[in-house]
Amino acid sequence: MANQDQIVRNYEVAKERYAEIGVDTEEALKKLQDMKISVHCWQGDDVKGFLNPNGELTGGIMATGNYPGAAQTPEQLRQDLEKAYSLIPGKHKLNLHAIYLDTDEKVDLNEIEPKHFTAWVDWAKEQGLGLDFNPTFFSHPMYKDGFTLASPDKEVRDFWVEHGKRTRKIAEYFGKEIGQTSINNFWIPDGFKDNPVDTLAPRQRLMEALDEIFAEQLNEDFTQEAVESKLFGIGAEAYTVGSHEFYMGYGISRNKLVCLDAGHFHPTEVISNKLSALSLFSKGILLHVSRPVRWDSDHVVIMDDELQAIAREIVRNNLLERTNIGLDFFDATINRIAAWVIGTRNTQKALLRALLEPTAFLKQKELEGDFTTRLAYTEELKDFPFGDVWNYFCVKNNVPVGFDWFKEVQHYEKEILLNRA
Ligand SMILES: C[C@H](O)[C@H](O)[C@@H](O)C(=O)CO
Ligand SMILES: [Mn+2]
Repeated sequence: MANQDQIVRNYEVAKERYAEIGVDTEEALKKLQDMKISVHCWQGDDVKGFLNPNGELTGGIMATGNYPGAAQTPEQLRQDLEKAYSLIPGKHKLNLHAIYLDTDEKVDLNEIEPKHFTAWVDWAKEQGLGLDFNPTFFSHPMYKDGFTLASPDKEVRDFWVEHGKRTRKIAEYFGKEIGQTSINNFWIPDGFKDNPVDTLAPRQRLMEALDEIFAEQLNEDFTQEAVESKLFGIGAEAYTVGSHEFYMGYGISRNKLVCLDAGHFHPTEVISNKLSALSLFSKGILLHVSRPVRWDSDHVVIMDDELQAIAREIVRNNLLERTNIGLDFFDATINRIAAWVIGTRNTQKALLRALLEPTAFLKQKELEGDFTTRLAYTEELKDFPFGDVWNYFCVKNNVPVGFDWFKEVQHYEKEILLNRA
């Protein structure tokens, strides 16, 4: 068990060290406290959901592994999420997919209503969480030949248009009830395995279907939509209708948030490098913080270069107000609660590291052409005691420090997860 007095003493030393280079650690911690991370529900059950949990996961995404204890009911998922949130400092959001409805009624995706999500809202209120949402354009028989909203078949398109419209009403209901804007993120998997001849018509159909879904103006205090691009999926290797260029154009011209998923680009292409440019033109950004390993593999987020670069871009360019930070990974080979905790805490840690830079000073030196100072500072900063500031943040938020969170997960696994049928 970490020694709290020692943590406070270490923090005081770290605070002085940062003050010497003009960084106010208290100010950084205040900012970090207000940063909400949208934790994705689908890590808890390998993207199965409760509409048709025994059906196939389609849409070109894949969860591999068979770690015991996956949540099988909404109650179990909430129980697991509560455990995870209790190990993560601060108050955050939960990101729900439409297939995670909680109802005894037999309803399809084109029939869902706010009433099918009241249990989530009641629980979120009780836990002090915000709620984000996503239509589910996959794992359903109307995902036909790899197509939904861009399908040449009008019946297929109509089904999904209705689904999209209904999710907007549900997100609006979340926003009204909870008092925080609910981000409703549209990711559409449609694409071709092999080279298409007509690359334009599917995009035209997708554009028109989205316009139909978004035709009704909703109060943006309650809900805002985001659109998520992708380079390719399994079975859609040659062509994805909703490419990056498609959604850059769509999002900016339709006043929607543009969602950047870290795994949705060419293997050496990074989203950190896109944020400042996009911020000049888009109304706002949604991030899907993920970790692609050779493909869009959705590994748990670790403290790697790209995670730190994303955090630095947000902080240095003052994009916090206009950036919504969501997570998107699903690893079924490890304890799922540990996955949430590791990914979320790492994202927060990366943000803290970025907040502990003397940004104004560094920008000034750069402007003066003093690149030597810039390099010396950014390199020396790597050895500054940010871990002591992080540990103090955990203590202040009453969550375990260091390995202590992991002991709790191990205990929970033994007592709860391994006893699930
Ligand atoms: C389950 C999510 O909607 C999904 O991961 C999506 O956001 C995505 O990134 C698909 O590759
Ligand atoms: Mn994503």
